[in-house]
Amino acid sequence: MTPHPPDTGPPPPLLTRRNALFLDLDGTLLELASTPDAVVVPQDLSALLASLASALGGALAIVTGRALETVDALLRPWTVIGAGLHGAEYRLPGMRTIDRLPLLPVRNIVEQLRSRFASVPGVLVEDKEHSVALHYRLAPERREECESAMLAVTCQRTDLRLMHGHCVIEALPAAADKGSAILRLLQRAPFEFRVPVFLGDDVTDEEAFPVVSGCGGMSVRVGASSPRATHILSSPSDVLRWLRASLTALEAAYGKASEP
Ligand SMILES: O=P(O)(O)OC[C@H]1O[C@H](O[C@H]2O[C@H](CO)[C@@H](O)[C@H](O)[C@H]2O)[C@H](O)[C@@H](O)[C@@H]1O
Repeated sequence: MTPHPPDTGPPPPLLTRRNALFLDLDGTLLELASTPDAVVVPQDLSALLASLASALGGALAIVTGRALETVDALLRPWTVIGAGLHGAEYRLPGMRTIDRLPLLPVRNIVEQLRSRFASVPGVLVEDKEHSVALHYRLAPERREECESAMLAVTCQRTDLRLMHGHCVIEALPAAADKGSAILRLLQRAPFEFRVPVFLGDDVTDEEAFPVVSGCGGMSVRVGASSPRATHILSSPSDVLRWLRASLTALEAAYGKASEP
């Protein structure tokens, strides 16, 4: 599929049973909020994802920068399948446990950043145990300061890489990226042999778009347009509308599925 120039990408067609669906969380399924803990989860989201997963024969995964345990808590009672920490951890289909890339110590970085920004209102250090995010959404004027501080505390760490996101700079395992995470999931049932569809809104998602397009799939940028994406949806509300419409179409075509 040919990527479209900015602002001209079409909305994606509705899902079919040939698709494997990969969804980013923040900014894609959830509206961005002032802090990571302040997100509001739509009331029907957990049930919608569970029904869609069933309709797709289980081929639905969340691919997120959050830790999977955090996503479980947000999307309860649905138990998430997919990749967390930008691909540093996985819960594979049929498993309850979470597999992680070799553990990288980030406590020292967390402590240095907390001490550096202790008296700076609006800057927040998110400790994700295997990665660290430094948020400045509530103090956008601190962006450069945050970037320099993160660079200073990670410059010796070749096992980590820095990633800029929405009002955040993150240090994450160098080996983790969402494109590889999607490829890994695509090698396993029930994802294998399906056409991938990935929805995301951020820099880390941009990395995965060419991977998905390269597999003949659809890459859907949420919010701002992207020359790397094949399709566009304008907001998380639009995403939810599209997911609900896809579920209705799947159930009309194939009947209501039982749990995968
Ligand atoms: O890959 P994602 O699911 O999009 O996760 C990316 C990061 O999302 C979270 O931060 C972002 O959302 C917050 C809540 O809306 C917002 O306050 C923040 O400014 C955004 O950057 C999360 O806290 C990070 O750990 C994720 O990596």
